[in-house]
Amino acid sequence: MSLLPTANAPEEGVTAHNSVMAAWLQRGLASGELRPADVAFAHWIAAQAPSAPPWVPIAAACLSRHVADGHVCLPLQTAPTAGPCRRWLMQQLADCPTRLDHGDIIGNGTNPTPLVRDGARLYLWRHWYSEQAVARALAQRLLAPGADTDPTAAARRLRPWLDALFAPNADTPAGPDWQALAVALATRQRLAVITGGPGTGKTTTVVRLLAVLQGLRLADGAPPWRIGLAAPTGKAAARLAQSVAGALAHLPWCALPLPTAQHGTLRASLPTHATTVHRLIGRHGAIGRVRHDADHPLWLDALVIDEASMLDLELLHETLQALPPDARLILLGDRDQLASVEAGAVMAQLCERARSGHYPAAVAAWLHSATGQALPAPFCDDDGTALDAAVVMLRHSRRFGGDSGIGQWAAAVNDGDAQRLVRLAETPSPDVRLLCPPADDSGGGNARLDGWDEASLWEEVVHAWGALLQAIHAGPRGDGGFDADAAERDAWARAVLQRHATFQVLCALRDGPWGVQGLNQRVLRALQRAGLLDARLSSAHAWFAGRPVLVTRNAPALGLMNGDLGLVLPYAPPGEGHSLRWRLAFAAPELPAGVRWALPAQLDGLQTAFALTVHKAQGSEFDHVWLALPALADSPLLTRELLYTGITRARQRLTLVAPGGVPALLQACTRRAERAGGLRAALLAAMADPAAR
Ligand SMILES: Nc1ncnc2c1ncn2[C@@H]1O[C@H](COP(=O)(O)OP(=O)(O)OP(=O)(O)O)[C@@H](O)[C@H]1O
Repeated sequence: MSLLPTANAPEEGVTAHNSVMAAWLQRGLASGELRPADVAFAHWIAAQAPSAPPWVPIAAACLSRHVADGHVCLPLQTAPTAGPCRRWLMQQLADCPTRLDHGDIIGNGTNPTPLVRDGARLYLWRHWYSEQAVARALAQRLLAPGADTDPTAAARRLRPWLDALFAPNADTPAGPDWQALAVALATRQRLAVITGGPGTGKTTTVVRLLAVLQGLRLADGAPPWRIGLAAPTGKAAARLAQSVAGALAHLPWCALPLPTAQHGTLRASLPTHATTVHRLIGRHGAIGRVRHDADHPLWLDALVIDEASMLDLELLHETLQALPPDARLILLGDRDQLASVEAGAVMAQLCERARSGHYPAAVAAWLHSATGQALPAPFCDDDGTALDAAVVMLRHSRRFGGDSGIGQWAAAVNDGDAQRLVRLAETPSPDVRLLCPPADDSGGGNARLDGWDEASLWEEVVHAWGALLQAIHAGPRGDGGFDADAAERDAWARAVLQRHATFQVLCALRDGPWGVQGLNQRVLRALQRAGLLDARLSSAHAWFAGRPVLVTRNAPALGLMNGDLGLVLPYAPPGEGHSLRWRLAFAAPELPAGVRWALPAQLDGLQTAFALTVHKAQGSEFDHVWLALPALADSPLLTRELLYTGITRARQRLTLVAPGGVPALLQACTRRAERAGGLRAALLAAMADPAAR
């Protein structure tokens, strides 16, 4: 079927427009710049406004493509890397973007139209609407009266809490204690954004912040706040609950300026349970109503969202609608990580100026009185905004010391510092191993390619899986049988799941020899060659003891979420002799047994997970990460953010597999995954609007 529209419009001009449009859409399709869905959208737009000039539907097609890549809008400026279709569009609009404004199709947001032009940005209506609504809701939180009503009194009350919680010790880094500054700043208004790399103390800081907020309420004789903890994925929520429990255990309770008799009340007022943002607001599935909205708000006074870099614009919009306007919102995350799967880059936009602070002098002076710390001049800026004063970047990683190879690799990738990366690649490090197989090694077997020994590539993978598979094959009683009682089976499953969670193969792509598909198959072969798996298994997708599986669809009835990792384990039903069945086991620290069991037939869309994409692993960490980059150095998916996110999934050891060598790595570091969006601009505009006050 031809994608070209039939030129049956009555006027000649319209026919000419149609053929120009069709030619450019065809060109966009042929060059791969556009997808069939983008072209179909352009035709739909053209059908709504038959007399519109061709750049209107072409702009719609380019926007549709942009949104599919995670952007919130299409910037109407020339982009050096744009394809021919977009370049032509930009030429048409160069002098005058208003040439796009066309009646009921492209409006300015006053009335609903399919597309909205806002200055030099073109939006789908729903994204423009969400962005504006998020900006207004955040602006109201930033401008609501807070500590600035009586800053001196607020600072005086805070000081003993901060002195107790952040008493200097041998571990305290030189320079400003950003954690203490973050707590102080977050008490000032109803929005706080705390960003920082792995192990910089985001969870520790937020737990201390909540302790201060609740402690001050207790001291006032006010009822404690209802506080919610959430994260964009189930995995991240489980990790948040775990980290919060750890941070609570380390609170210096005895030093707090609160009578000992009130410690129990304070402790009980601090949240320990975390959920997903979807579950919190009552969204099940992508379409349909949510349980909580402005008319049915959440019963919360404060909400903490961890891993906020994975939060997309529309989910944040729904969350802000469900959150009462006077409730606090505290966002935690690493602004340098990959953004959400859906459109938006909320954390990156809010934290754009985080590194250099930009705290106005009055805020710096207040911080001095509240924390006793003088902010160094480079972080002060009299033109700083209320948004700047709500954002803090934590800078000292307690997970990666100065000599940590993982920490150094992560920092060099994040800075895009090619020279430092080359130095690191040449310098052996106890916790980072760099393997550079030939770029054209597609995994033929035991081959030696250009002196490269395939077996050495899989050494660590085989070692990690060897220990795990042995524990699985030994069975619950260690005798190779699987007819144990429930308690023995649970204990065995817990132990093997714990071991499984320590090592993970990650990759950038789904397809290709270095993607999930290829690596799943290659790990299977490596384990078969090592005699650890049955040589007759032809596919990693077959059922076998120890098959790692990834849940790809939520199964709320089973308590399983998209992204959960489990293992296939053998099970001998009582009284059925030696006949074995398969059961799926998932770690569930929240259950007394610590494990959640499911039948294979209960779960749709399971995938084998010897390898996972970095996207899927975001929000999880592993002791040892084996991270494979694609051979195709110019794969546009391989970006600095992806590499940084992959590297920082490793807690103790990192194996970096760079087919083709260091140049591929360097190329990835120069490519940014920046997303177009106007949230920051919309927020600054909303703050300047007196109606927001
Ligand atoms: N001020 C502090 N004093 C002592 N130990 C700290 C401090 N802040 C953080 N830590 C320790 O550093 C480790 C990492 O802290 P935390 O889990 O809060 O960081 P995070 O940024 O939330 O980490 P992640 O990247 O895993 O999300 C923890 O073991 C924590 O106890």
